[in-house]
Order: sequence, then C-alpha cells, then structure tokens
Amino acid sequence: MMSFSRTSSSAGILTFPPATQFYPGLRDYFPVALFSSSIRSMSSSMAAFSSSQGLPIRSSSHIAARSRRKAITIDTVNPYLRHADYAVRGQLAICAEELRERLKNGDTSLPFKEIINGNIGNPQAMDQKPITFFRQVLSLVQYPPLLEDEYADKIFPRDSIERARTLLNEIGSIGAYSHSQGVPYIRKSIAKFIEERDSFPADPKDIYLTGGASSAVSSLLTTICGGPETGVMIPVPQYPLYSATLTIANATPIPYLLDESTGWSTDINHIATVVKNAHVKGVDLKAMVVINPCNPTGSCLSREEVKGIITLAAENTFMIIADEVYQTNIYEGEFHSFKKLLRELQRDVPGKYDSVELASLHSTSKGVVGECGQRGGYVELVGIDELVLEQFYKLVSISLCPAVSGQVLTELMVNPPRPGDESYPLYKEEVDAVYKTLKERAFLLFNAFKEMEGVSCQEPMGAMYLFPTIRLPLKAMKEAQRRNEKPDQFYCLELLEKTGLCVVPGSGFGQKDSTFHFRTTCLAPGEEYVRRIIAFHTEFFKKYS
Ligand SMILES: Cc1ncc(COP(=O)(O)O)c(C=O)c1O
Repeated sequence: MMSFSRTSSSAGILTFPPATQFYPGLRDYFPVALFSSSIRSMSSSMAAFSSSQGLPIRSSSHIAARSRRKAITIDTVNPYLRHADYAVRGQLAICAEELRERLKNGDTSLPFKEIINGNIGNPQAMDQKPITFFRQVLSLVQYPPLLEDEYADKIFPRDSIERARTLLNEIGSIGAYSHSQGVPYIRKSIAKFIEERDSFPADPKDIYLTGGASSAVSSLLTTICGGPETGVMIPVPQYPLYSATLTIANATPIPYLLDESTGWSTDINHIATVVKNAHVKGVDLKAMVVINPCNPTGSCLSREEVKGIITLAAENTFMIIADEVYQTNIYEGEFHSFKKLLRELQRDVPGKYDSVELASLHSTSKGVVGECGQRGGYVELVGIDELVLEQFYKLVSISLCPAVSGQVLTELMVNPPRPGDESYPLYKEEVDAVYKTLKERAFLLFNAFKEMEGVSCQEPMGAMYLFPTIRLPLKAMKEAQRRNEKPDQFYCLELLEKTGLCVVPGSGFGQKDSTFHFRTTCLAPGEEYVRRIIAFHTEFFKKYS
C-alpha cells in the first residue's frame, strides 16, 4: 500500500555551502532542507548517497570502484554545484516521478490514479493552451515554405503571415545564430513595450534577449560574484534559483525577511538593518534580488516599497535585480515596475538616483503566455558601468545567442495583436480566459485554505502560487522527528503518498525559524486538486491532533 518505504536516508548534501560559513546567519532562515534533501528511501540512485562530515559521499568501496573508472566522481565534481539545491525539482518532485512511473506500469496499490504536479509553475503541463497567434507565427517562421503555399491565407490569418514575413526578413533563418544580445528588431519591440508600460523611454541597446529569466539570473550573478566575500541580498522566502545560483558562484546570500503578518510585505527598515549588518560583517554587498510579484508568496510590492528599495540602493550602492516575470499575473492592485519608479525618482529628485544600477527581468514562461518550454525572456540593464557591460556582453556571447525561437516568442509577447488586427479578437478572448482561470484557481485554493484547521494563508495578489502556513499538531511534529524529516517535509510527503499531489515544503524557499509552510501552484484544473488537499488535511489533523 505504501508508495515508497519510509526509511529516511540522507540524500547527501547535509552541509551549508562554503559561503554560508562566511555568513552563518543564513542558517536561521534556510534550515537544512534548503541545502540538503533527505529523501524517503527510494530506488533512485540519489538514495544511495550518504553523509560523512557534511560531504555527500557514496560508500567508500563504491567510490574506490568508481574512481578507478571515472575522472569525475561525486567527490571530484565541482563542490559548489554539489552543494546547490533546488527544491522545486527536489525530493518531492523526484518521489512524484517515481510514483507516476509506477502508475504508468500498472501499479494499482496506490491510493490515487494520477500525480498532480503543484510543485512547479508549468502552465502548459496542466491544461493551459498556447495563444493561437503566437503558435501560428512560430509555425510559419519555423517552416517558411508554408508562406508560399497557395492555401496559406486559408489556414493562417493575414496578420500572422505578415508578422512571420517581417520576422524572417529581420532574422533570416530561425536556424541561424543571432546577435549575442538578441535580434536587433526584437530588442526594438521590447524597448517599445517597456516605453508603453512605463511612460518613459527605453533603449534597445540596454536590452539582452535571454533563454528565459533563469539564464539572465545566471549571467548576472556570474558577472557580479567574485567569491564568498560577495554578498547578494535575497528575500526569505525566495525562489531557489537565487540561492542555488549563488551557491554555484560560491557567493554569499544575505537573507532579508518578508513579513508574513502584513501580507508578506517588504519592510524597508529591516532591509536597511540587513545592509548595515552585512557591512559590519565585512560582506561586499553587491546586489539585492527583488521578486515582484513574488514567488512563492504571491505578494506584490507597493509603490512605496519599490521606491524605498531604490532609495536604499542609491544610498548604499548596490545593484537591484528586479525579477518581474509575473508582471502580468496581478489579481489585486497594480504592478509597479522598478524601471518606471527609478525614472520617476530620477526625474523628481535630480542627481540622487543617477547612478542606480538596475537589471529588470521578464520571461515568456509566465503571465498568460505560459510558454516555459520555449525559453524566451529578456533583461534590461540600466545605470550599469560601460566596462561591466562589456564583460556581461562577453559572457553572453560565450553562449553565442539565446534560442532564436524563444526570441521570436518574446517578440510576440511584447508585441501582440492590437485592436483592429485580424487576430485581435481571438487573442483577447484567449488571454482574458487564461487570466480569469488563473485568478479563479488561486481564489479557489485560498478559500479552501481559509477553512482548514491550523492553516493560514495570505490573500493572493499576484504570481501563480500560494504559500500557506501550517501549524502542525505536536504529535505530527514528533512523528516527523521520529522519521528524521522536517515537519513541513513530512506533511508534504504524506500529502504526496496519500493523494498523489506534489507540492514543495516551505523549507525549500527559506522560512522564519519554527514556522512551516508549503508552496503550491494555482494551476491545477478543476476542483479535484482542492478536494484532495482538503480531504487529506482533515484526515491528517484527525490522526495527529
Ligand atoms: C521568480 C521567478 N524567476 C524566474 C523564473 C524562471 O523562469 P524562466 O522559465 O523564464 O527561466 C521563475 C520560474 O518559476 C520564477 O518563479
């Protein structure tokens, strides 16, 4: 009956990355689970890892046997990579994949018939459909002979044919490398989009197309980080791309806490203290990451919060990395872009904000586009020293160019059909429907959490996740301890085992000491997902209260 054996075996990475030795305060917010993942015993090779003095090792005989054959072993692989952890695709996701495989192979012993992945914001893996216009243009650009077909205009609307012709004219073949910074024509479109959004000019030369926001983050942090002395402020909770990338760069993540009691707000005074403490500890604080709207909390920054952060950056000279990939996933209030408010401050208070360095990220993965598999996105860099930009350009040029199909999709996201265009009515209908569905699903889950014993959740404002707190009964805490699992990890593993729902323990994102959360996406269709959570939670509380 049990889906996988409950013996807890260490998955290896039990130490903090070296950078945290430089900044031990991190342990308070990223307890073991962020940098480690003990998994319930599985057949997976990961389960064979064990721990000795904090280093992930296999049994020594195994190592000896392996090292005779392999130059690169788990002992010699880049230790910073080995220390990095990414909970979104971590233990829970691995276990879920195992269970999915068992279901596929006809295992009828499990108490559910399907796995539902609430662990990752992957809209088209659920039931979200691509935007028709986007895929029409992409098809034509991928296979230009379609444009010559006498039936082309019977299959494709005229504006998608025109757009494909324009793009092919600008790009040449989609199978050719583009400029490393991205296709110039697409950079112009992005600049226009930013101008329309912010009511301030944007310059195509400040824009770099990227393979999703993740590759922009990786390039930025590679450019910024020079070793453990380099500090980068990250929110707690945070999207673990940041902690993982900083670990790989052997830099020091400096946590700043979001305040759950006030809707996960960003307290500027607290951040000012964090900055001061970092300086006292001798950290060379280079940048601050802001995720707005926020993954995992679903909160959105107010104008005052954004301006407060920009002011701190101006006064303390650190770069802002504004992760704005959820800028169109807003359910309450308004999205305030860092670029717009920076330009406002520069206009209103001449001089003070002139040297603020800002990187703003956007992506085709989220919003109502949801094309995460296509790897499109961009970063806009303003206020950056020219010589640093040269280094950044050199870095991105080492990878030649982001996928050109992803660039095309980025062009379509920033330059969609407009009123009066043949494709506009369908485009509008599709984006409105996706937006409405995402919002409805967020509130369906939120309303369920409101009713659940021991659970509290902030009202969703944006993004595509909820991050409820669970106050676990003492008996459940003891059971977690007995199993050598973190309490939130225990709850999530139980949920997976009993229902097939995969969510991520809060420890994967960082959380205040003695608080426990989990993160779920709001993407699952229908009410089944919510029903299963409620039924599980009720049983769990009945059993452990
Ligand atoms: C806050 C945040 N930034 C960046 C990313 C990465 O997105 P992309 O698919 O564009 O690399 C994600 C993905 O979930 C995210 O939540």
